[in-house]
Amino acid sequence: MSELLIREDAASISTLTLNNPGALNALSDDMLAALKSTFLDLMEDDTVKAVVLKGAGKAFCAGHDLKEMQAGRQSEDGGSAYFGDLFSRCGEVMQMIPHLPMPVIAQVHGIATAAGCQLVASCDMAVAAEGTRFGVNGVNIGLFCSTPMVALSRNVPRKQAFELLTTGEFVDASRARELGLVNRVVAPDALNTETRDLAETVAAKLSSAVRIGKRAFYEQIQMPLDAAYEYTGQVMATNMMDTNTAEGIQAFIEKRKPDWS
Ligand SMILES: C/C=C/C(=O)SCCNC(=O)CCNC(=O)[C@H](O)C(C)(C)COP(=O)(O)OP(=O)(O)OC[C@H]1O[C@@H](n2cnc3c(N)ncnc32)[C@H](O)[C@@H]1OP(=O)(O)O
Repeated sequence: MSELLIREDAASISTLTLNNPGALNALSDDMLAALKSTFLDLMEDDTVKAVVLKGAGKAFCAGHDLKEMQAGRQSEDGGSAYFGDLFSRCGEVMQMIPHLPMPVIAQVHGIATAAGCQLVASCDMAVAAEGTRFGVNGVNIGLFCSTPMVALSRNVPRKQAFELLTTGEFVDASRARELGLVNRVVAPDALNTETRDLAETVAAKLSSAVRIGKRAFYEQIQMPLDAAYEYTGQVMATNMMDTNTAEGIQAFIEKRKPDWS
């Protein structure tokens, strides 16, 4: 595993730390590759019940690595092929998050901008420290961040997403919560424990049910209303056939804790 991304597993929770603090955890080629490789591992991992994604140092993530991008112009075509490939790889990594079988929680502090803000929007939930600044400031240097608009326009009301993308201005954590970009805002010294609490709460649920539910959540969003009801009805019927779900319901009726295998 690359040291650019540190994975630490404990008690069914996997914590991933973006680890290039000198560049505010900018998403370099190697950082994207490390994320992809770790996500591929998690796709097949039955033991992990929740993932926490955070940044080392003073920021969550300041977007794509601008220095590496600029160096990418050195090829014969001026970087055209490299840039096409880079943004495609970035989109691929972001899309893997909703496809991971377990919930992914962004633990955000300092700065989350551009592709860093996209990363937050791509996660299933987010907890932010007071004082965190969120934005998509690429437009300030002439780069309209188009790929982040995919997750942003699906998480934040349309006009507010458009404002973030076109003004390049930062919003604070409480505004990010109002916009729906984060779930909870906590004091900086409580960030670790509050995020951990949320991860543990999710990890304590019946894992097979949460996995079915996460998949259904993202599938149904893309469907027309009638198809979504039909599909989620089938998903619930499948969920009901799980012996652990049968045990959970029986435990409720008998006023005891479920004994899940
Ligand atoms: C589709 C998506 C596209 C993209 O994501 S394109 C990338 C868009 N991202 C940006 O435009 C953000 C660029 N960074 C900034 O604007 C500022 O940073 C911040 C506002 C985020 C923070 O400012 P401050 O707290 O003053 O920190 P600092 O001194 O600017 O940065 C500390 C070190 O981190 C490096 N760094 C920051 N962001 C990036 C980046 N995105 N790519 C590469 N390096 C970055 C700096 O250069 C510097 O480094 P050194 O200490 O050696 O001078």
